[in-house]
Amino acid sequence: MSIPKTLTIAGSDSGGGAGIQADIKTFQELHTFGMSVITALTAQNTLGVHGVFPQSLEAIEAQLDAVLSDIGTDAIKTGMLFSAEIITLVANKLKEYEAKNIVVDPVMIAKGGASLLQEEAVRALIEKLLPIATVITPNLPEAAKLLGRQEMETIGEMKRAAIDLHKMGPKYIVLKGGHLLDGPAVDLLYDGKTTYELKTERIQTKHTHGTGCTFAAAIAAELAKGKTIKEATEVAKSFITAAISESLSIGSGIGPTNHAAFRRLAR
Ligand SMILES: Nc1ncnc2c1ncn2[C@@H]1O[C@H](COP(=O)(O)OP(=O)(O)O)[C@@H](O)[C@H]1O
Ligand SMILES: Cc1ncc(COP(=O)(O)O)c(N)n1
Repeated sequence: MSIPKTLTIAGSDSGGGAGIQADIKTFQELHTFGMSVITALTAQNTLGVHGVFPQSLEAIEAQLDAVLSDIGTDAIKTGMLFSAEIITLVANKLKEYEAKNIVVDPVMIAKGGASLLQEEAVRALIEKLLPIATVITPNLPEAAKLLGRQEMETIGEMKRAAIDLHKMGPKYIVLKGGHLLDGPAVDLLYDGKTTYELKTERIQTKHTHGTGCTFAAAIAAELAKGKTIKEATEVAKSFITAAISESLSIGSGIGPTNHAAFRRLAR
């Protein structure tokens, strides 16, 4: 039996809510075969990031070669990449193996405030990874950082930002509006011509650990199945909305979302 293959290149979250763990759970729920390349270990729980341990370039390269030379992928999601050296290595390998359907979640700062990307690595992200990305999925602070401007606060500002991000090379932009102060949870999809709004009610919960990771992994899973970017982002939005609406009160801080919630909707 053949199955769409998905790969996450990201950091491990020992607490299970974000990073590699969120991605693999999402890949599985969306009926794809999930694989991983771990760029860094984090000692993390719902209270925050207690340690970051980047893996050696040798270890990351060996994982990439092992997966890509034998199994291959139908879609790739990148998350926490931590340093300019890791970004350069990943970008070079994706080019070498002619990887398709590359979803870049430009992870920079964890919800608790810890840095998951070194300041000087932003340039490498812009120069090496954005030009080969099929789609990037920044949140509002990440989009502001990539554009070198102040954080956007309105849908109009988000639309202008999506157009400017598109000029930096990705084929599609999905700009996430989870950080807007109030109103519905609106994300924008921009394909270079048209802007589409993905809109749901804002769910009142503090348990949103890993929402960005889960959303991007869901887009990758749907692209792996051959869905269009519009179809993929619509499924991803339903998936993350279900996961947040049944979010889990696990630990004493910001809890994770429920990756199994979408399964009941899809029945
Ligand atoms: N309280 C919420 N209610 C409904 N959807 C939300 C909520 N918070 C975030 N989302 C959605 O979750 C996804 C991740 O968004 P966001 O929080 O902006 O990303 P990140 O986790 O990268 O900071 C987006 O689709 C966003 O609209
Ligand atoms: C290893 C790792 N990767 C990414 C995030 C971002 O999480 P979020 O999706 O909540 O912004 C995280 N907290 N840890």
